[in-house]
Amino acid sequence: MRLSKVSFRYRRRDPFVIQGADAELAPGDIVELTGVNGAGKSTLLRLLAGLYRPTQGTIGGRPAVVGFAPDRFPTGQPFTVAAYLRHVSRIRGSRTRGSGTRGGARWEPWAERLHMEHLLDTPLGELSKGGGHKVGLAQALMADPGLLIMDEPFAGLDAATRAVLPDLATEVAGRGGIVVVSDHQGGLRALPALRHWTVTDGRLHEPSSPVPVSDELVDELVTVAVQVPAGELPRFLARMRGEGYPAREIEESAR
Ligand SMILES: Nc1ncnc2c1ncn2[C@@H]1O[C@H](COP(=O)(O)OP(=O)(O)OP(=O)(O)O)[C@@H](O)[C@H]1O
Repeated sequence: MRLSKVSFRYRRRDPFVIQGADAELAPGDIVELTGVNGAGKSTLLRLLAGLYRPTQGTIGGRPAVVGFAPDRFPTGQPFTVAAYLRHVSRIRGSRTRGSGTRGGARWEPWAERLHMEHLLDTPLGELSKGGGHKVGLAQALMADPGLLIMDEPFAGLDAATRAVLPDLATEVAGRGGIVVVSDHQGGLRALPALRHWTVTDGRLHEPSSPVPVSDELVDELVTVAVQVPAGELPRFLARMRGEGYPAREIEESAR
């Protein structure tokens, strides 16, 4: 897949958000995309996915099946998680060559690997940020994508699911797919052949060594104490953990 002099702006007369991006992606590549807030990462990912068309330049050789996990999963649809995934699996399955399944791609294994079984009966509109991310990841992965794009997938995810993402990326790449992930937390840094892209002032660069995960970009951690009625505690803790916060009850003697 090749980007040739790709520039993009949202409206005529707006400044260009992406300017003259040149890059090549080969089967098996895993790319980490960094850049400060507003640098253009989400815009570049949407261009790669084919959701936006370049204002100038071209993107060629995009794999036929694209999985896109957005930074905010659109939760306005009137489905439960399970009903939504069933619906997507029917659409995906009919498009996926050799999926080996009649009537749809398999979504259940992804629900299990992404630790989302407890969410299956939840309406999309009631999901936490982390829950929405999981649905976004499941629908992106279930089609066996040749190009997998994930926009800040680690944000808001619980630790167990965060730990699975490098394996998922490696599996897609191992089947000859291309994986591009915007991530300012360095969640894929343990992968040996990880490529690093960074966007600065709309320009795409590929530094030879990764941009350090800077203190400026990673939120400082603070500890807060919250009082809730005892009967609500399990639900409260589950909700906080679902959003990726390491929440726990403080013992009486420590209060
Ligand atoms: N739909 C849109 N219409 C007009 N301008 C937009 C739109 N989406 C993004 N922009 C602008 O494009 C620029 C790049 O935004 P983008 O979301 O791609 O950056 P980002 O690097 O992903 O930021 P963040 O890390 O905050 O998500 C910003 O100035 C943003 O305000």
